[in-house]
Amino acid sequence: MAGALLELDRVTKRFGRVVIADDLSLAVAAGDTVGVVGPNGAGKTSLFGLISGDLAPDAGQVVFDGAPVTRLDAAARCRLGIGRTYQVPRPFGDMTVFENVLVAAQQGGGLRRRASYAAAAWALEATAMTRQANVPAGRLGLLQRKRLEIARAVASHPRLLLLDEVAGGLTDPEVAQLVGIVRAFNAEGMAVVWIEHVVRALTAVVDRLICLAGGVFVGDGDPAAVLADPRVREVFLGNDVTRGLDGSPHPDEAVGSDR
Ligand SMILES: Nc1ncnc2c1ncn2[C@@H]1O[C@H](COP(=O)(O)OP(=O)(O)OP(=O)(O)O)[C@@H](O)[C@H]1O
Repeated sequence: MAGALLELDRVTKRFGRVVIADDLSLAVAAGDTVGVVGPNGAGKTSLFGLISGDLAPDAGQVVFDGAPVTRLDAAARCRLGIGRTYQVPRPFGDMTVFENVLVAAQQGGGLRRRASYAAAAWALEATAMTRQANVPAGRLGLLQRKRLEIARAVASHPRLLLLDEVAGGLTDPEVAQLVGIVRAFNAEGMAVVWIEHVVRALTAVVDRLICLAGGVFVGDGDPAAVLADPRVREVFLGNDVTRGLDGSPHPDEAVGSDR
């Protein structure tokens, strides 16, 4: 796709005999909002690894802003403008919230002292975490840990924000706040690709939904159409995610509910 911000060009990745990306091609334009769903173990997080540079593909190319980044590591891709959250946040527990975000701005974003302080302050404000700035990260509850994870991902002012299951375990009002935060980043021009089992959170934000299963995309397009697609519903059969597709809570939403 001409002018795409992110392109995967025939990317393949195997773990032993498991093919988690099978000749996948994908284009995301600047400012796009894309949701990613799929059964457990479908390879969604691995897809993020291939985009962020945490995983190297066995074949194919990853192109960001028109330049191949396939051989660049995660730190280099972060500096180019790819920010991501991790499904299991691992903040530095003894460091304060502000220090955690500052490290992300400096190490991830490559920002120098003054710019990094401004970026960290902005990221905390944007994620409604300013009041927790001086709290040790290890003392945060689930909602605040998720927000800190997002603050760390945006501290480098990415052009592409990859969110990996940031809504799981949150209450409805907390999900609504999170949706507002993600929309605001998109309104500032960040493209958002969001893996989420909490489908009602996704559909409140994304214009496009992709379903990944068996290493291939079985659905890609208008969210309502993808969710209604018999092929998409088929891949969820026997996996309670169908409940999530209907808008009711998915069992995985309980994951991490250690608030
Ligand atoms: N580094 C790795 N080495 C070997 N196998 C891996 C590795 N990372 C992931 N896998 C396997 O690849 C498959 C896809 O995992 P992945 O975490 O990408 O799926 P997912 O769709 O994000 O799952 P979930 O919805 O449960 O988070 C799984 O079978 C997983 O066990």
